[in-house]
Amino acid sequence: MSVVGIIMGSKSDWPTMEHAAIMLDKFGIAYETKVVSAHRTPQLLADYASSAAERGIKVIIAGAGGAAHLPGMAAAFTSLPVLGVPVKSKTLNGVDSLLSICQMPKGVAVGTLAIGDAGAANAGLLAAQILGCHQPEMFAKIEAFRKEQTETILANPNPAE
Ligand SMILES: Nc1c(C(=O)O)ncn1[C@@H]1O[C@H](COP(=O)(O)O)[C@@H](O)[C@H]1O
Repeated sequence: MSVVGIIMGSKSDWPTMEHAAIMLDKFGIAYETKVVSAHRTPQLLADYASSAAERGIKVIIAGAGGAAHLPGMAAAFTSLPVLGVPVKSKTLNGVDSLLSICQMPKGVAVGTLAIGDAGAANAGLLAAQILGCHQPEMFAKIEAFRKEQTETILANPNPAE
């Protein structure tokens, strides 16, 4: 059963949002992926976000570009944690997406990640960390991932090599 929902405003966001899925795969976390748009499919978004908790979803990762209202609107329809990924837009390099996602009004929260692939990967990581708060096995996997990352860097700290 999926515990993370990865949604995005358009199929064109997948090359970015795929990085969230890749990170969840690393931790063996079951997720679902879906194109849902606050602008283009508003009723689908309302239905998706308002039913997510009862379907067993624990965290929603929402990526969108430009006028990126998807994460905020998803958060408006559910009390689950929503992680917002600003997709890099062609015209404004994702600064528009970033500002659209992070400037939420007090009382409705979206955890905003960085623009683009790294932000999507970190959304997957943060989702794993949220789940890990209540799952000792997941917590241990995250600790092992971080340890390995540190050791890889320390094993070859010379940038010219
Ligand atoms: N920002 C949103 C929303 C939304 O926020 O609901 N729906 C689609 N979009 C964004 O429009 C961009 C261009 O979409 P197309 O490539 O389909 O034209 C995408 O980055 C998408 O996330």
